[in-house]
Amino acid sequence: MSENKLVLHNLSKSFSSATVVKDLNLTVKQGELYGFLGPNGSGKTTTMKMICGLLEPSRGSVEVAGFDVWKHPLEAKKRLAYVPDQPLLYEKLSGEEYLSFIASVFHIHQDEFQERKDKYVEWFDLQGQLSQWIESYSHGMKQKLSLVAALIHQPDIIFLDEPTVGLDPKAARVMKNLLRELCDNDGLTVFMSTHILEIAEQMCDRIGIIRNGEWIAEGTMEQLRSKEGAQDSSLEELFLSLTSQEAGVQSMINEMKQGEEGPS
Ligand SMILES: Nc1ncnc2c1ncn2[C@@H]1O[C@H](COP(=O)(O)OP(=O)(O)OP(=O)(O)O)[C@@H](O)[C@H]1O
Repeated sequence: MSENKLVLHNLSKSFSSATVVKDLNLTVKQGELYGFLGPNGSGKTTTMKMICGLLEPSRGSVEVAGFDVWKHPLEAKKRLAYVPDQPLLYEKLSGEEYLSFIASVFHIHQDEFQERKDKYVEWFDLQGQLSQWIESYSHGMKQKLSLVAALIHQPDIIFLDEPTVGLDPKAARVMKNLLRELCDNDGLTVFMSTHILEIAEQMCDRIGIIRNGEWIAEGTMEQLRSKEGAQDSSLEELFLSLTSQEAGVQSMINEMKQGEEGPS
């Protein structure tokens, strides 16, 4: 079994108008929780779609759990799960039917399916709603069902695009705790994009920041801080400083810091 759960080699994507992902290289190991950050339009969703086999790269390659996603798509896709920012579900199925459908696609034994379903459905408080059609679900309920469905086949690596959007504070806390526990205890690998930098700072082992489709920073919080020469900075401050092209944002951050420290 490969210890590297995600390897990107010069991954690139061009649309007719522009190259939006440029030569991304990265290795993520088993059990890591990786935060993938960047300003709006920086190429995060495009990258995730290429990784999950939904958008063909213009150049470069992706390996998931040791399998090239574009040369061995079935082997790679058996080992990954993708939860997009907008849940894509079959609205005319009930939650129960949808989960059974996912279990049948991945040939999961009935006993295992039942055990995992009961566990995750309880975590996310969905017990009372599983018999209802998905079209009647709120956005947050759909997001929770997508997460349960993603975990049902016990993937090696799970890709989450903005996973906390639409979740209430309790569900967001459950998701954070569950992912951390699955990484630490079960060796799950998580690759997650988020704009909520507090969550990334609390949860992630490593963080990568892209701008205009290129890495501008990559590493642990300690490594990012030392690269920027800012030992006390929060991820939000580092992110603003690294991604800002406008002169003045750094001085704004400095002003904010001075304001927090109070008048001398
Ligand atoms: N199918 C497409 N055709 C042309 N350009 C596209 C296409 N899909 C994405 N893009 C462009 O690629 C760039 C990156 O978009 P992407 O959705 O990957 O960014 P993002 O980092 O996920 O943004 P956000 O944080 O706003 O979700 C944008 O400039 C976008 O307009």
